[in-house]
Amino acid sequence: MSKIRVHELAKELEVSSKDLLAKIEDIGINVKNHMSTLPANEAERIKESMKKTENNDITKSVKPETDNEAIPKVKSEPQGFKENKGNFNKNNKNNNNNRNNKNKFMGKGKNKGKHKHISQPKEVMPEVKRHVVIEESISVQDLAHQLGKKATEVIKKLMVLGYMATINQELDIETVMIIAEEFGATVEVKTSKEDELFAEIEESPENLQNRPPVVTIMGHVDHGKTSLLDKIREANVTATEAGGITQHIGAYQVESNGQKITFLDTPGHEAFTAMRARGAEVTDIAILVVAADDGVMPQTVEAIHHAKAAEVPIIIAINKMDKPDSNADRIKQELTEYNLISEEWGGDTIMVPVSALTGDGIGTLLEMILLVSEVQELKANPDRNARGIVIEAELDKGRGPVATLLVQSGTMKIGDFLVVGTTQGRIRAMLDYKGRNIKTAGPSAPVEILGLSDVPSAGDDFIVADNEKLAKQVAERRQNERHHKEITSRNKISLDDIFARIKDGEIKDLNIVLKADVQGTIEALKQSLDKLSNDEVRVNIIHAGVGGIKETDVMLSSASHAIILGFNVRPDNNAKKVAEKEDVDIRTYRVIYDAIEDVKAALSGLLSPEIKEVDLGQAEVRQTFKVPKVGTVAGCYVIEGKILRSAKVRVVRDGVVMHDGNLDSLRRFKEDAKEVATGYECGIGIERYNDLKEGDIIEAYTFKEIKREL
Ligand SMILES: Nc1nc2c(ncn2[C@@H]2O[C@H](COP(=O)(O)OP(=O)(O)OP(=O)(O)O)[C@@H](O)[C@H]2O)c(=O)[nH]1
Repeated sequence: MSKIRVHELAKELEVSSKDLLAKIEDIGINVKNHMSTLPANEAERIKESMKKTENNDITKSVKPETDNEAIPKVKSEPQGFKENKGNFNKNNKNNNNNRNNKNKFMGKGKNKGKHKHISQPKEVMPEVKRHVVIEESISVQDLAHQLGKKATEVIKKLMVLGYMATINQELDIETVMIIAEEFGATVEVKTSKEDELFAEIEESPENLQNRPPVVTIMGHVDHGKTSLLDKIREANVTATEAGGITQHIGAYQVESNGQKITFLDTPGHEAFTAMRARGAEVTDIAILVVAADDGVMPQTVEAIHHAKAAEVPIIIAINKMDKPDSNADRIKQELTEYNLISEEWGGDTIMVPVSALTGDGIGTLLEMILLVSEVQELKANPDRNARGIVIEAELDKGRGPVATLLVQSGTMKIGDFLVVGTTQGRIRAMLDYKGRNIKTAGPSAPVEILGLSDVPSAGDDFIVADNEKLAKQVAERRQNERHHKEITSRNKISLDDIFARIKDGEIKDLNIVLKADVQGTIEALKQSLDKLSNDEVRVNIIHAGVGGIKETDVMLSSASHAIILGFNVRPDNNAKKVAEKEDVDIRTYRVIYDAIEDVKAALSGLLSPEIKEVDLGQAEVRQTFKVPKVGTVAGCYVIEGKILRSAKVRVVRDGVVMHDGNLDSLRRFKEDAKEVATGYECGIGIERYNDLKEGDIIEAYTFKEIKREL
């Protein structure tokens, strides 16, 4: 037996949900309401316990009808089990037609809800129990029909409960439960069509076929990502197409040895991680381009960490091998530091020397991609409704919403109804990456489609629905859900609530992105943080790098549910904005000890009241002056918020904190000022700091104590 909802179990045991809930509470099992699910073992425990209770006392007592479970004010009589359904049916065998009797007991007028069937003697319960089947909602009319009542009766009942409804109004499950109980009917909640639609189907192996791998190219600036993508595409354009075809959409397919490979055409780990942050896992293999004349650079390292965080296999393309100063061995050597050991050196990372200029090595690279995809056993069932991910989407003036989709399984056809993210539509036209009209698209195929009612977002999932009604229904429900999620999002991790979430068993890893001004700090921190892992939680540093906190760090944290620890570095404005939007916790420190203590305390639930920094404003240094006896004074322009004379200030250069201290002077036109607001110029002097330079950012901040809630 799998999970069961409380109300389903109540039905099975023929007790009211309310009684069952009380019972469950007695037993000490924690459930919220009648819609809560119970694992099989707990359901069994409850059943056992119910049996015992039944034998012990309930059967001895006269069984009064239960009160309505969902209207607390109604009850005053003792509660107990409902009529046994078996007997009940027996009593009613030849008595299918006496609704009137029932009505008598339901009462009329004002007190209708109150004294319903409480004093109803067993022998005269003449009703066939109605059974209402509902998905996620049902209209008043349909409910009345299922209850064998007039819609007006249902509406009246709703009114008594303080709910004004029209005949076509959709009622939710909770309301239906109440009404059904009022009419003495049972309710069965069927899985919604959406749940069915999105349920992961266990594919039996015989339905699965190999599918092309989906590849993303990453690497440091100028190492040749775009050139490589271009060369690969070029090499695969047949003679007849050459010159005549320009690529159409953000992904393309090539063939090598008769097998297809799909390349996503937005290179870089930024796009890759942005997708992941939205929950979309599209890439099967990451190609990491490293220029042989340049070596492993900061973004190479970022790309490695981004790919590893996503658990995507990496193939190294050592590019620019045509250059005279290229040195593949040096690159291999450098990569060992990141645990990427070339196969020739006894490791398991495939490294292919290539030239995006001459095309040398590209054939081998494609072969290696196919090899890795074979090992990964990438398979999908092409014979089912298509599902996949939005790669990109836009509003085209002439054509309306246009979306590039990657089919991940199934086969998509012209005319299919689709749910895409929170929008929907019907495929009017479908184009392949060369802009040719096609009728079907199978697993791993990138396609452009027309016919959606709105523009979805990159990273949204899509699925083909059987009909328009379902597609619309599901899209609408998802819209509501997304809205709700945005309000109550608790997806992301923060040091503040980590303890509670570990205890709840929600998380087992504390993922950390570490940024610092120098490599030495990173090493020291890594070692200390590693030691904080315990049986319940593992401290996992998924990325560490030198430099200010950037948007990519925030996106990686968002995608990997990580927090960011910064040492002597600050988030730039973009990173701050994204962090706020994505709800990523950024903690910055000046002292290693403080950070370790914070993480330690957070993991043990002992984080003390947080002294939270509050940003006040930022000024940019436009000019500096040496003033005799005073020191360096900066002519500044306030770019955000305001600078207060009383504020603490921090001097930030390229994301790195150069100094942290107090203001010495704040002036407007030679006059001392208490504060200077955005858009104004001012002169700033900083206590015991004379190294101000043009372009520095002076951040003004203050402290505020925030009580923690654990
Ligand atoms: N000699 C040589 N030059 C190359 C090769 N691959 C790329 N280049 C050159 O390197 C420069 C950068 O190449 P891109 O393909 O733009 O590099 P990228 O990684 O896409 O750069 P961004 O988009 O800025 O991140 C260009 O001038 C290319 O012509 C190669 O294999 N050999």
